[in-house]
Amino acid sequence: MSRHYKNRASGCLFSMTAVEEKFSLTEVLSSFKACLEKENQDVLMDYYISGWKGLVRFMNSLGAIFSFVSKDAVSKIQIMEAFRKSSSGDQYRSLQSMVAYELKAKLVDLNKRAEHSNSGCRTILRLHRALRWLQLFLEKLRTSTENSKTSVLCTEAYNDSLANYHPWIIRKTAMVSFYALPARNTFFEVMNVGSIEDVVTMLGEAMPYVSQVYDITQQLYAQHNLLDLP
Ligand SMILES: CCCCCCCCCCCCC/C=C/[C@@H](O)[C@H](COP(=O)(O)O)NC(=O)CCCCCCCCCCCCCCC
Repeated sequence: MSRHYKNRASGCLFSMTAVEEKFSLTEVLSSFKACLEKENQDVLMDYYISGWKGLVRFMNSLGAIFSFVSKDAVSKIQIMEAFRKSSSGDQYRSLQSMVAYELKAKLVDLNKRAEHSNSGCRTILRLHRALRWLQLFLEKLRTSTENSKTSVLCTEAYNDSLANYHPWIIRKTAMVSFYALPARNTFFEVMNVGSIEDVVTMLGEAMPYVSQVYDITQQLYAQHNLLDLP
């Protein structure tokens, strides 16, 4: 009985360690590098989604206070996964093919949410705007100093990005939740990358790919007049 208990306990401990070890921000951000198709710079949906899934996992590890954010991100990820698994899944292979397909088949509500209220185009647009927040926040974190406050860095990044698209009540809730962010050191630790210098180096290498994904998507949406989708 006691041996059984011991085995179960160590098995459990082992699996927890394995999960924790595997989870580092380096891998999460590498999805955004994998997103970029070499030949034509298409942004590949599966890697885009897996990058977001990793970010959500990371956010969940910061505490339940962010569950209102992660719920929204998860529901958007699920919408995109459902498109990818549907009979038109091939059309959602990349952001470029999705835009071409949904526009041609008139599957996007352009002025008002109606019968296509959860199109791939408007769903990705929400994640795309959040990617800008991530870009700004991580850049601030990378160049921050020992005395920098994560809540301040996060608020500044939010005000320069997502806040412009959120109603007052969401902005207020978001701002309050930022005060619950862990301190800079803890933040670097949770990333599971190594020393602060290692994190700074990793971010310096990984963020250009995130920026590239952001820029290509921004250009794609601008070109098709999709930046204000309801
Ligand atoms: C690190 C702590 C996390 C801070 C999160 C900062 C972003 C705050 C966003 C607040 C969003 C509140 C939830 C509601 C959003 C929706 O109203 C709104 C509009 O959607 P709708 O048009 O379908 O109605 N949705 C959105 O704008 C999309 C928000 C998606 C947010 C995803 C944020 C993921 C953050 C990932 C954190 C990873 C941290 C890594 C840093 C080391």
